[in-house]
Amino acid sequence: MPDFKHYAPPATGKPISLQDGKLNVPDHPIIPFIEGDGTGPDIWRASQRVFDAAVEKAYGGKRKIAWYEVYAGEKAFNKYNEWLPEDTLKALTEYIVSIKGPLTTPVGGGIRSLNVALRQELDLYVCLRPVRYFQGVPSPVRHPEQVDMVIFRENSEDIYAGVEWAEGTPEVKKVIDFLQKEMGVKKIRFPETSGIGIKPVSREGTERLVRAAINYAIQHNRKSVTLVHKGNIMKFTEGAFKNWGYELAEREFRDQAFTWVEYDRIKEAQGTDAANKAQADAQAAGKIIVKDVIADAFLQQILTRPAEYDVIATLNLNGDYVSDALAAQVGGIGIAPGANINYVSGHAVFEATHGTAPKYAGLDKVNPGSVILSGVMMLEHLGWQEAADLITSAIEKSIEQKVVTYDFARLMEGATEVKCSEFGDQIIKNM
Ligand SMILES: NC(=O)C1=CN([C@@H]2O[C@H](COP(=O)(O)OP(=O)(O)OC[C@H]3O[C@@H](n4cnc5c(N)ncnc54)[C@H](OP(=O)(O)O)[C@@H]3O)[C@@H](O)[C@H]2O)C=CC1
Ligand SMILES: O=C(O)CCC(=O)C(=O)O
Ligand SMILES: [Mg+2]
Repeated sequence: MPDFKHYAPPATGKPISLQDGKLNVPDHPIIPFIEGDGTGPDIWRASQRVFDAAVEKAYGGKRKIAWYEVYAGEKAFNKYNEWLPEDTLKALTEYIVSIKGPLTTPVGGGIRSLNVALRQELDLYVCLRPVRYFQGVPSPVRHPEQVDMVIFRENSEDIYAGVEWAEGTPEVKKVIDFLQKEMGVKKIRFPETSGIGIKPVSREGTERLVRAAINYAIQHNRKSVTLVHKGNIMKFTEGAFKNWGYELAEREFRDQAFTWVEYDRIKEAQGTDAANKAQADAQAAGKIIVKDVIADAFLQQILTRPAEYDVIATLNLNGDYVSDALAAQVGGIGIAPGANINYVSGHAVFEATHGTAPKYAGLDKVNPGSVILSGVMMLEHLGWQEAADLITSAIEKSIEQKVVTYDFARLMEGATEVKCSEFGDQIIKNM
């Protein structure tokens, strides 16, 4: 066990370990959690009670999570004068699986994102965000039930990595001088008053993300993986992402996938009918269709033809936008779960798609559904499927009963609006 300076793990639990690439989960696993800022504490209180009740009900006391509170964000700063204490990083590393609430990131200055920092520190290269519809949830579209997508958002690169220099600093002047004088760049429109951001996208980063997405599609009997990119404009980053993705699919998944590159090759050689037949045969044989779409077109097609999309593999910033857009389409960010995963080291930090929603902080008001469903993903990851299923069906039932938090209540006819904690109670009652 590492040497913890401020906060030690509970004596009652045992660590999760990784053996031959598989998680070894004891009956009383130590699971670190970060409560989060803003609405985080309200949401966490409701969520933890739901997780404990489901595990108790599913396993009758044989299994129990040994929760280990670790600190980040405002609570860490107030207690230890650090935004992301070393103990927290050690705990998330040592205990492999953890869960967190949202953390504040100031806009345009101050600390960089702690959420991104955690992903970078643990090299959690996949941000996995499944988006499905729960019957009865108010939605702004006519057929929300057609949305059943799983987003694989690259989590370690892109403009999101935070390689940038502020306008007016000596650093940005140095970068602009280098670009203009040594690289012959003439296209910076206002060089004296520009900030500069860098967008790194690598073959390695792309391949591990796309590999994870295709493996997921195979394991979960999905039909397609779509590479979403803006490669027509950003040719060597987003365009390369598309090319590398296709190359990987053809090289590593020859027998399990059929790509649109292959489709084009057949079309060129034998015509459209032959290409269509090859694709239909591949589909009938259960192969995953690997295709691509430009990001702006994707954003309109998820509204008009969502049934055409299944597993999505995309870059970091696109994935951020797409996650919120799809969440809204199935009724909002209040039930949008997620996980940050490194499939090689086994490390996983589960977290909601939404942020701290600061205007609701401390009001016991917001929907805890996103963190609760992130916990469902975590229980599934541990292999505790029975507990996960109890929670999912209890959420379905609560929504069916129209006992919901403000976000759904304001759009649902005949709903009973309950507080964040009461929604947790309702889920527990419905288990
Ligand atoms: N992973 C993380 O920790 C993330 C952190 N953030 C951070 O969170 C802070 C606030 O970001 P902001 O842009 O306001 O985005 P938020 O996602 O926090 O909130 C935007 C809106 O989404 C709705 N919403 C959010 N959470 C819930 C919930 N649990 N239940 C119901 N509705 C919800 C509310 O809508 P309405 O107003 O309609 O009621 C809210 O005003 C920023 O510092 C940002 O950087 C943002 C995203 C992820
Ligand atoms: O880190 C943040 O503050 C924002 C992150 C975010 O929006 C996301 O990961 O979806
Ligand atoms: Mg986001």
